[in-house]
Amino acid sequence: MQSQEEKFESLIEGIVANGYGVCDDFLSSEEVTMLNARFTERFDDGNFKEAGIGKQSEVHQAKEIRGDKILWLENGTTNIAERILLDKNQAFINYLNQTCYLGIVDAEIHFAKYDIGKFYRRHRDTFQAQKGRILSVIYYLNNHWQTENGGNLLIYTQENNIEKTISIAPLAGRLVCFQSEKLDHEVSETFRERLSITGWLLNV
Ligand SMILES: O=C(O)CCC(=O)C(=O)O
Ligand SMILES: [Fe+2]
Repeated sequence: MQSQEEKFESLIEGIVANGYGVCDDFLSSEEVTMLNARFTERFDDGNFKEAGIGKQSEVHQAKEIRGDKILWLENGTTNIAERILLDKNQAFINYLNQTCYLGIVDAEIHFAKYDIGKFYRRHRDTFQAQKGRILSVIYYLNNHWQTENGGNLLIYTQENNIEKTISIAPLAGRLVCFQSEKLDHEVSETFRERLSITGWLLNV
């Protein structure tokens, strides 16, 4: 089994070489179970909101672009499951700052739920007023995900000026990290409920 430091290193290697990194089992199955339970609890509280794409007036229009429902996490949460996630994310930030001098000073992180038939069309994470987003991080929580469930993250990269599409399944425990400013990506239509926690590491 890889140590946490080895996991950080493999993510960084990917980011440096290709703009994105993927790490399986970044969260243990126990951590995934706790986070799934917490996710359900918070969803059932009824505070998730349909995600927007910027200005409030565009929520209607946003539905054609993205269909997820989200809830932002609070930095100071004392909930055990949320703390595990935030503390692991902070450990990654500390490692990135120490080894790559990224100057990350904050993070914004939300739960995201895509119901059947939902998607997030091709976009970049630094549109509009999303200032300071250096890296996007996505923690997936979906046990037993099958190819036919769809819902892959598609990342578009350039190789010798030719566009290449990387397809990544939202498997439980997997962390994907990519340069927010550089890479177009999308969530393809999901045919099963799809749960994740998405964050942005900020330098402002
Ligand atoms: O859930 C994913 O795989 C990607 C989500 C995404 O691109 C976003 O929330 O900006
Ligand atoms: Fe995105």
